[in-house]
Amino acid sequence: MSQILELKAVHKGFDLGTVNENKVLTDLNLSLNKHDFVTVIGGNGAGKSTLMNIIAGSLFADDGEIWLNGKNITKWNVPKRSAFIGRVFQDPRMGTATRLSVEENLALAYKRGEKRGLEKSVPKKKLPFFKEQLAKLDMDLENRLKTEVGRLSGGQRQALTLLMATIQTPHLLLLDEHTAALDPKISRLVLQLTEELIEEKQLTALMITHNMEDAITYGNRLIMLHHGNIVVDVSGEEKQQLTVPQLINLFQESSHEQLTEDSLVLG
Ligand SMILES: Nc1ncnc2c1ncn2[C@@H]1O[C@H](COP(=O)(O)OP(=O)(O)OP(=O)(O)O)[C@@H](O)[C@H]1O
Repeated sequence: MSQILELKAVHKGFDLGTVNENKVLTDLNLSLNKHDFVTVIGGNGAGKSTLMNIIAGSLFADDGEIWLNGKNITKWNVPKRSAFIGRVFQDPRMGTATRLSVEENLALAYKRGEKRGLEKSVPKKKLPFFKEQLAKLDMDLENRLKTEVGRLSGGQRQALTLLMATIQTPHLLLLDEHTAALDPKISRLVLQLTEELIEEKQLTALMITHNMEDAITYGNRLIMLHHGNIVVDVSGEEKQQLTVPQLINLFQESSHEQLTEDSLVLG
C-alpha cells in the first residue's frame, strides 16, 4: 500500500543543553498509508501537538526526516507544506479570517498554494461550487455567503474551517483537537462531518483527541503517545473491537504505568 506520510527517526527537544532540557520526541517513526484515518491519543504533555507541529512545519525536527507523498519535506516551511497539508486547530478562530465573509474565506482557501498575496476576490463561476460544498454541512451556510465569519457560531465556524482545509483535496489532513472547544452536541456533529468529508474525499488524516471513545469510534487506526513514544498502535479489525478498558490495558502493558480513564478524557 502506498505511503503518504513517513516520519523517519524524528527527534525534537526544547531548551536542549540547558537545565530545562526536554527531549519530547526521540527516534519517532511513523508511516501513514493512503486513506488512513488515524486517531492520536495521549496524556497531557505526551507530545501530540509537537508531532503535529513537526508535520505541519511550524516546528522543525532536530534530527530525522519527514516525507510526504514521496517528497522529502523536512526542510519545507509552513506555507510550502500548506499547499499539501490541511490543518484544523482547536480554536475555531484559527482557521478563518474573522472580518471576511464566508465566500471570501472559501475563495482564499480555494487558492491555497498559489502565490496570491492577500487576494480574497471571489471568482463568480466558483459560487455554485461553494454553495454546493456548504450545503453538505447542513448548517444553512449556503444561504449566508455574504455573512462575516466573525458572526458565525463556533460550530459553524469549525465546520467551515474543515471545508476550507479540504476544499483543495490535501495529501494530508491534520485535526488538532478540532472539536474540543465545542459543546458536546456540536462536537459530535462536527466529528460526523469530519468522517463524511474524509470518506467522500478519500483523505488521509491524523486526528488528535483527548476522548478515548472518539479515538476508538473514528478512523481505521489508533495510536497512543506516551513520553513521545508510540506505545499503542492498533488498526483494522482489532481497533473496531476495541473498548476503553482494553485500550487502558494495552497502555498499561506497554508502558508499565497506571492509567485511569479520567487522565485521558477531558470534560
Ligand atoms: N514551543 C515549546 N517550547 C518549549 N517546550 C515546549 C514547546 N512546545 C511543547 N513543549 C513541551 O513539550 C512537551 C510536549 O508538549 P505537547 O504540547 O506536544 O504535548 P501534548 O501531548 O499535545 O499535550 P496536551 O494534550 O496537554 O496539549 C511538554 O512538556 C511541553 O511543555
